[in-house]
Amino acid sequence: MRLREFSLGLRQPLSTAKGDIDRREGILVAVEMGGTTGVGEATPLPGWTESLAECRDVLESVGDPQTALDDGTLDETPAARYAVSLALADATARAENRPLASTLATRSHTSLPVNATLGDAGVESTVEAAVDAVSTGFDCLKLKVGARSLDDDIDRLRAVRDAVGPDVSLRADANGAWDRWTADRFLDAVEPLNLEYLEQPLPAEELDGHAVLRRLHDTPLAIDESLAAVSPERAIASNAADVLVCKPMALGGPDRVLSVAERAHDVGVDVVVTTTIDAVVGRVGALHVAAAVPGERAHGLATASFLETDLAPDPAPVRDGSMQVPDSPGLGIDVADLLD
Ligand SMILES: O=C(O)CCC(=O)c1ccccc1C(=O)O
Ligand SMILES: [Mg+2]
Repeated sequence: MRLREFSLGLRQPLSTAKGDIDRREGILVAVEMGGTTGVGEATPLPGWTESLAECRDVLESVGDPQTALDDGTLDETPAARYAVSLALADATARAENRPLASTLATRSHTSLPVNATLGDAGVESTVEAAVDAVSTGFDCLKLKVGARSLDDDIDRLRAVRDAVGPDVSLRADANGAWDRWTADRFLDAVEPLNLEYLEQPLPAEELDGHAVLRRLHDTPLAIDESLAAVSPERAIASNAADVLVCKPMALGGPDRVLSVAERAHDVGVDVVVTTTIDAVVGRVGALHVAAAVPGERAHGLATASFLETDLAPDPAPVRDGSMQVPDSPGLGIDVADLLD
């Protein structure tokens, strides 16, 4: 297994209730399978995954990648596990001459709607970014909330709804910043704005609190941080959400996301796949995973534009609010572009 470290600056930081993300550092992984190379990416995000140091340590300890995946070596380090499982899946799909998505599901999407990701900012900048996103073709916007006063966030959402009109889908993501009382007040105030959903209003462990909010308000709820904090089985069983936000980097691989999606589907809960602001391999891997998940919701994969530079040309740029799933073998990324 070959490893290559990278460090990518962001064009603009992503401001959230839990602080700014302004650089992404990670490790590119390449595996050989009977003469075919597959690639994967570990871009840890502390708070969501192991640290870069822990990720590096475990990846450097891997001898045979399939063995490491099977014997539990990678179970506590989801970013490392994503990289290894993605590289093996990429190699398998390339060897079979099929796009990765088609090896993950019998029926997969060929194109997926995606949301624009709008970080925390003042009212004017938020409206400007929202109008700009809609003008480039997005019809779903996700706004970060919870980083400023509740009244300011409510003003931001009202101003965006006014500016973009009723046909654009709006999501708000509080990254666990609120308590029950604040979340209640927010949901009361935004009721007329017809949000598609509110994501992770309460801290990750508070599944019962989310379940109560979901019963008391009409706005649908999504959970994100909760899925990494408690087992996905418990998260689904707690009736805490209408939507599960699944990050392959934080859940530990395509197989992990697909198993969560299958359980969710059985109980009528939708899945939205997102990146952790990953480089091209992690991001396009997440796109293939999203393509293999049933459902029609927009995914949180339009994050390439946050990066100043990338590791290779992007085979799936956002066009008109959608991403086309590459139909060449594996991920659809030329490995020669990635490896020295
Ligand atoms: O979902 C999106 O639109 C993009 C991904 C995103 O918001 C995100 C990116 C990095 C870390 C956390 C999150 C999050 O969804 O909370
Ligand atoms: Mg989130």
